[in-house]
Amino acid sequence: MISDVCIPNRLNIIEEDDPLGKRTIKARKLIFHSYKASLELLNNQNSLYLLKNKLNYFNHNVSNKKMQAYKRFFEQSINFGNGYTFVGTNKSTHFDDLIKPHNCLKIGTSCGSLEINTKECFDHFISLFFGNTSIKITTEFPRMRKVPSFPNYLKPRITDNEMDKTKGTRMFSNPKNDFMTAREVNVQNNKDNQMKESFTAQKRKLGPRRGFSTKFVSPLLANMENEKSSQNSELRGSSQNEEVDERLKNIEPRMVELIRSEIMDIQQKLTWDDIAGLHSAKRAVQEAVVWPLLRPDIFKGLRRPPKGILLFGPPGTGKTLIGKCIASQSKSTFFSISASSITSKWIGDGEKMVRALFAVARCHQPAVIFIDEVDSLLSQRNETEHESSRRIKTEFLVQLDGATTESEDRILVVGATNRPQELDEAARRRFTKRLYIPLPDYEARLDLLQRLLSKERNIMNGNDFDEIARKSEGFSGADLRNLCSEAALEPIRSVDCRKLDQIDITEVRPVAVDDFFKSFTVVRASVSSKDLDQYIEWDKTYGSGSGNP
Ligand SMILES: Nc1ncnc2c1ncn2[C@@H]1O[C@H](COP(=O)(O)OP(=O)(O)OP(=O)(O)O)[C@@H](O)[C@H]1O
Repeated sequence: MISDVCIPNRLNIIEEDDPLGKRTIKARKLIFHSYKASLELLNNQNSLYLLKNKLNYFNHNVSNKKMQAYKRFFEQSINFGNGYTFVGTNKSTHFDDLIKPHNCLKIGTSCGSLEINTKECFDHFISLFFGNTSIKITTEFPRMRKVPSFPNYLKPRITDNEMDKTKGTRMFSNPKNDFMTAREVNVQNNKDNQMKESFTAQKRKLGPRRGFSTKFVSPLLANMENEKSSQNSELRGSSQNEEVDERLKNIEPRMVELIRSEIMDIQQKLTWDDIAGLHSAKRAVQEAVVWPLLRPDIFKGLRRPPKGILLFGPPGTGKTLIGKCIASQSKSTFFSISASSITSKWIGDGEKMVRALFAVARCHQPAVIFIDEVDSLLSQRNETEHESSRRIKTEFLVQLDGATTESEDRILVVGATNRPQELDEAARRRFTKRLYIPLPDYEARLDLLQRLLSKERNIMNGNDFDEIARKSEGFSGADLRNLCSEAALEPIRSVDCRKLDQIDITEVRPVAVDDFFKSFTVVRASVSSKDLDQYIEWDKTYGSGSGNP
């Protein structure tokens, strides 16, 4: 299994020729380990798939410059002096080519692979490949097995027929490998079935999920020890569903993995009551998102929920908070997507990512795709913009429209923006519910202030709260939060800073209304009345009438 022969997680940068120096050894180690892993895994397509993914990540994470340096190692021909040679792949330098130890030929051919059919030959390869170095390489002879059927990515570069014509030996020409007795076949089948069963028994629907603040960690860059322990669970959980799912057949595994990493798991449970005010917006979202996802049997036909919802309004008013609440409450798979996770520097990749996003979402229905700052992804198309960004938008609109989705697909796209006027008109139409998330009114401000202060020792009474709530008119939720943070710092500021390291927390005085008066002098409303007018105007023209906070 991969855990025994896993490929190295890190390779030092190779910037200059370094024959059999540290860097050469490391590059060769990568070649060796992935080659050996692939030999061991030839009978296990699931593991091969994982190995390929890992190598893909590796490809992805290695810059062009480094790639050029690695290329030198792939291009080297290594003559083993025993009739066999490693012929470098001079066309492709993709690491995943390393998992193609097929079409093994003798000297003079250019299959880019090795023929290692005996332990002696394998040991010889190790000694020549690594020279007389002190690097320790485990050289157990890998159990080479015949692949029952090649998945697409493992298709031989030369077909058997072509091979016969060109005098070469065929892959697994060793009759021992070609022929299996009925008993051996039976044993093999049983093993495969057992493996399949163990996968299904421990299959997780979504694989490892991430939290809001957790960064995606490439499996290749993760540390070796961690990886070893997580190998098995990763194997079982990560790619099983997608591999067999028809809907992902034409999607690159790398993209599927990238999209899967955007699936979000809210560790901190949020309820609708945690959002102050915004009653009509919350009701509209619940009606359009949560209830239909919970009871699809009721919400069909005319009651069918919208495919797209737009949350627009000034910054810091709780749009993202509503997104988090949907994730927490709707019991659906929640994808939190930003423009940067979709767009790619590689032309053509962006639209593929969009396609992958919807394909993966379809596999994990019911699903909610939340796109923060959606205007940056779906801004108005114009003549001057780059072709690739136009294509991303077009693909998004097509997917949003449902031209390629089934009518019963339960995928909802929720976009949040504070620049609704910049949205492409075709995108605007597709967000059938456009909900205005306004600044909090007096009640909401009071509620929010009391909540925020409830976590802090304070000596404020109802009148104090009332006064601050009135004084903070025009503040957004985020501004109020800043105001409270600033006020909560005042008691600390009144402490002699020389004693700060010794002082007990109980000696810090509680927050008082005067602290708020001070903080009003440094924290101001972040939204101007001119901006507000624009939102109100846009809401009147295009909004779905949720403007009452
Ligand atoms: N209605 C609200 N109830 C509770 N907290 C709120 C509310 N509005 C804003 N906040 C606070 O303000 C912070 C910022 O809110 P949020 O990120 O949801 O704003 P946003 O509208 O998405 O802003 P932006 O448009 O800049 O992304 C939240 O973490 C929360 O603490």
